[in-house]
Amino acid sequence: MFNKSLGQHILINPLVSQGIVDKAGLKQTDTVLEVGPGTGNLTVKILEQAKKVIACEADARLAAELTKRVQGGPLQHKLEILHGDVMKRDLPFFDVCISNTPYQISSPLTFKLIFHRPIFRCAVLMFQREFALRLVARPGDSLYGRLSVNSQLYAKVTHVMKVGKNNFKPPPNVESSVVKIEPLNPPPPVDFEEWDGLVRIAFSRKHKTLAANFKTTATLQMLDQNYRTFCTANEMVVEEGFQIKAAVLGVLTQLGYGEARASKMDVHDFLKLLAAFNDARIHFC
Ligand SMILES: C[S@@+](CC[C@H](N)C(=O)[O-])C[C@H]1O[C@@H](n2cnc3c(N)ncnc32)[C@H](O)[C@@H]1O
Repeated sequence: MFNKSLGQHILINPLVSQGIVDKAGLKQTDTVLEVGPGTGNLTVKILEQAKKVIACEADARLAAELTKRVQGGPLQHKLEILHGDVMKRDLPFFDVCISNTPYQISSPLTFKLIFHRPIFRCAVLMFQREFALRLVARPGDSLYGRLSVNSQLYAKVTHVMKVGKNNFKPPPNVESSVVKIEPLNPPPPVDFEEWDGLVRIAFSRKHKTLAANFKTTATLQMLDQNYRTFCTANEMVVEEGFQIKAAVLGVLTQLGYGEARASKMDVHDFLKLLAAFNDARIHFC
């Protein structure tokens, strides 16, 4: 009955559904985007507390089931169902996003939301536990990595509650957790591609020092590609990759990262690092 490839694990515990909705702090004026409403267990709870729910469901059969569930009732006029893959469409305007996320799109969905404009108030999302812990990991944690740095650059990310397998039908193979994502407003003025290029290098060999990661030939080529335009555009004309290397290593040394391990790097130090390339554009507190 349920399609595993679409991550169909229906939330059957109403207390968990209510907990998710409560954490979103909904107002009667809110438009809520729900990704993957399924049979609508979470949807009906959101409908009770919001002005409107726009629910995007990939499975036509479940979309029809949900339509039937609210048909003729008082909540019907508040629900709009978009049939299709959420990753293949532009998102509508919304104040809050709520989703018992299909786990196979956890990462692309998170970043689609984080980059969505205008900025929304918050997203309360169910994820596979390990993914959730990677999102909220802090410098020094074993799970701290590119996902943590990039998501925390753009949003406040909080672990809200653990949810065991038995709260779903059919139960998934892994434990789950609910995370709250509150985008920073305004977002940091960072060119994400350039930023992410740097983060990739920093975490390319997690147990080496950050400086060592920047020193390898392969990563220096990446660095050249990533930073030549950036520096040129900001009138720090760099003709040789060597100069870029010198600049990055110089800043790293100043920051004391010669000795530090990459996994201990704090996101604010990354901002300082980027700021050294472009004082005008990057402000940090
Ligand atoms: C984990 S179930 C959650 C169902 C329901 N919200 C609940 O909590 O019981 C994930 C839902 O997302 C839908 N889905 C999977 N991939 C999707 C996609 N790319 N776009 C939209 N919906 C998707 C599935 O069909 C399924 O209904």
